[in-house]
Amino acid sequence: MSGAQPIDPRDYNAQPYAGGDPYADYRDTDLDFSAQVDLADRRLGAGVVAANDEFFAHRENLLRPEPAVFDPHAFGHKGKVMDGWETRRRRGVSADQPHPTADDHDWALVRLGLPGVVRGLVVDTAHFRGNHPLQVGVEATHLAGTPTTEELLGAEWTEIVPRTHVYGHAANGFTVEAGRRWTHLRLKQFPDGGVARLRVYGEPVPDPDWLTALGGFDVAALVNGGTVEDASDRFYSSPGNIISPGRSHKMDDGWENRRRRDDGHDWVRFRLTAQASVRALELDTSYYKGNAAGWVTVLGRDARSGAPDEWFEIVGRTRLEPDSAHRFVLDSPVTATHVRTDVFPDGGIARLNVFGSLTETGTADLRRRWDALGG
Ligand SMILES: NC(=O)NC(NC(N)=O)C(=O)[O-]
Repeated sequence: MSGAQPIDPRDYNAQPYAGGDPYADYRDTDLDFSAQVDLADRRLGAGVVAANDEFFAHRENLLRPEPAVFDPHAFGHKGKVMDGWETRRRRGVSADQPHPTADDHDWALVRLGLPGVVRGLVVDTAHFRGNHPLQVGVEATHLAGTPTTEELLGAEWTEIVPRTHVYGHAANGFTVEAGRRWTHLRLKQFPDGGVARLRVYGEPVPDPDWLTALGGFDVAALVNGGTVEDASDRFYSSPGNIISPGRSHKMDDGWENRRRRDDGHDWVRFRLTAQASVRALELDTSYYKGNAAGWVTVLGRDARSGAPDEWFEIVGRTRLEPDSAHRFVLDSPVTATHVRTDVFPDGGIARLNVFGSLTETGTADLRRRWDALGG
């Protein structure tokens, strides 16, 4: 015999729930996407636009930020209450053909919060045991503006995850090779079933036309293509929160590091949208009261200059107040592609905004990237 071994779908089954912690037998993924942004984060504006069926459980659950929950006693008028997107059981066309065909499937259309390059996906079937899909596949498209469901259904779709068997009650992780920018995904489940959560990891690619029209904006913001390149600590919460939309509403909405027990200091390094002329910054310690950063220094670097590795001071070491916003108007604009916040000795930062406008070089770089990643 040659070729691949035939796949036995029973290998992908999860055992029935046996009581106790429902996550005790959950199968996690080995793939690590923690350095990437979830482009399907509802807080960035993502949404599940439509689905062909959601009989047992609503499509919107797919993008809930928290892990899916399971209450073995919760039943509603339609059946078991499930925290995910769950369709009804598919049937064949007649008594002679009671089974669905090989290509029968259900679908959900997902709008990404930002256009971006997708590097990986997690199709999480948490708590779907015996009613998870046999296989899933994912397609992507790029459409300008705000397309209707009909326009999406008529769009040209590119397969980014080929049809693959998935485990029940598991985080099914996939790496994605297609290095293009997308605005929408189509999640397909064959032939039917339930998916608890969909996470879409990648890099935002902001629209240069929009940012050029805005002129001045927050050049560190995630929604404008700012990124966290690295951080000294990710113990309590993600440094990516610092450049997330809106104000922080609780401690874990910001970046909190652990208590430092040496002579060093904590830091976060950001890449701006592109080279920018920076005029003002706001640094907010909201919800950090007994654990706000003590002092901060803000540094800049211009990777497009003759001294691409040289860090220079934008804001000298400044005492920070707990639970407060701090504004810094620069004496004269500085040109930077990167910003670093050094906090002494440790402590939380809720948000950083870096206000400025793209330079000519920055605008050209951004447009080149947009064009290179196709549409
Ligand atoms: N026990 C179930 O979950 N059954 C059914 N699903 C729901 N949600 O009731 C099914 O057919 O998959």
